[in-house]
Amino acid sequence: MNYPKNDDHQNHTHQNHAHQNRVRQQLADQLAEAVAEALKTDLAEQERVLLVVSGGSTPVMFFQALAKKSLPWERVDITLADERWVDEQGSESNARLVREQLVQDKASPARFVPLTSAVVTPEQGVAEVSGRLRGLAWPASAVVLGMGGDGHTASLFPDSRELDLALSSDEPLVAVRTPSQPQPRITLSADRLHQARRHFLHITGEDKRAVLARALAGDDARKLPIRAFFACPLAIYWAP
Ligand SMILES: O=C1O[C@H](COP(=O)(O)O)[C@@H](O)[C@H](O)[C@H]1O
Repeated sequence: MNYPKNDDHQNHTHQNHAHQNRVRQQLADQLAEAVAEALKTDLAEQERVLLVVSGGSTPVMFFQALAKKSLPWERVDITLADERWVDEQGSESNARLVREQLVQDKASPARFVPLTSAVVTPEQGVAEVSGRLRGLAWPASAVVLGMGGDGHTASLFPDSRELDLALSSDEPLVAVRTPSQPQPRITLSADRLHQARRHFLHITGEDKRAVLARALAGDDARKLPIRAFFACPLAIYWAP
């Protein structure tokens, strides 16, 4: 007697997933369009341009959509807002995600500059990676930020020992240790991220909408670091 109900439930869940995927794909397409336009605008004025992207799970559809855009990708540099200090081949590596999902298709000729190095700790690696970043076309044409459930963005975590430093430093990079995170990390400083010409926030799901609403209702960036970017201004791309 329960079978039809279960079937109904399964169908409903399946439809919800399909709907969620569709709206997230639309969101990714719209964001890819906006970022491609930003890059095109700046490429008309300068020889090379820089795009800063985030890692994590959210950007996959966006990366795939952006990689299909026709642009002079050989004049585009890409780097990350932040990175886990892990092997670049590992599944947790943001660099691996960018190489596998973004520097593909039409975007294959882009130059990707990772934030990791072979040294053991991010503290040891900051100088080397900063040197690598010096050759890029700052300020970035666009920064695409993500946000975690704790309000962190890039690797600006509320519980990080180095949060004050990362929010106030005028150096490009900060090494970060965060009790809530298994690996040490390296992040672009808030100052370096602020300097970009355009800022986008890409988030999905009801949980993140609630975190964003909470963040918008206050102003202490130490509690919810995404707040440090609301005045950029920040174009918010959200889907359920
Ligand atoms: O740890 C990170 O998390 C945020 C959000 O990731 P998501 O998986 O919730 O999309 C990301 O923006 C950041 O670059 C990444 O290192």
